[in-house]
Amino acid sequence: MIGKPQGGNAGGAARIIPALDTGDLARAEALAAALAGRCGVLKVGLELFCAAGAPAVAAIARHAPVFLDVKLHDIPNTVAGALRSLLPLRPAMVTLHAGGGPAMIAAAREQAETAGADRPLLLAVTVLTSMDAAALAATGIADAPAQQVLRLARMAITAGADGLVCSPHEAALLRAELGPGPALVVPGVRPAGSAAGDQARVATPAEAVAAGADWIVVGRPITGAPDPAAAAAAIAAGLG
Ligand SMILES: O=c1ccn([C@@H]2O[C@H](COP(=O)(O)O)[C@@H](O)[C@H]2O)c(=O)[nH]1
Repeated sequence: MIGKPQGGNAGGAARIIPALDTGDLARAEALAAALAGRCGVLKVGLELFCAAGAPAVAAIARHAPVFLDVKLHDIPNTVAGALRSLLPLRPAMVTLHAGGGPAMIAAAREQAETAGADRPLLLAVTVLTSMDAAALAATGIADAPAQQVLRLARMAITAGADGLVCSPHEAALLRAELGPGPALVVPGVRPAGSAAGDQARVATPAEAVAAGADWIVVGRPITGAPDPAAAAAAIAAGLG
């Protein structure tokens, strides 16, 4: 399993996970080549995976370990089967929605264990970082996002998840409540001056790491920059 980045100057780049959100595999490969060495992990998300599938994971893995952010969410048997299909791609991390419940997460963990010591980290997505309190209320959850994140996080870790995807706003709470063990992977990260876009619960890279993030996920502020490698390097320098 991939280990958490350690502190110190080398820790800055290792904590960064650029999101290669494009449906164009050639563009994703060019970004991966430019960003390898300036990040710890590269994220293949739904846009790239739906467009290019397994070959995209293999191509990006030539540059850095892959975070396969497919957010699995189905009945336990189906999620276990999906994971069985994904394990030969040897992703370093795979996401599943905590809202799928404990039986789904336990089935995923059991399947992941079949890959042995090289298995991926299973990360449970709590409340999407694009959702504010009003969006959460529209799904029937009247609690504040932080309360719902904590509720889902406790359940997911107990059921077998290795870590959590949360916003920077909940990272400190999760660290305080769950301790240093669970991996915290944090999107909704915006360098000062960057547009939030559709993200609702955001903070800067340094704020996210200070709050307890092990890794930060940064997409458009890097991939939309005139020089993505320089943008990633600037974020890393701010974490050093
Ligand atoms: O709650 C979540 C879970 C996953 N994501 C993913 O992270 C990146 C963020 O991209 P930006 O361009 O930096 O907004 C994207 O791939 C999402 O699918 C998330 O944002 N929030």
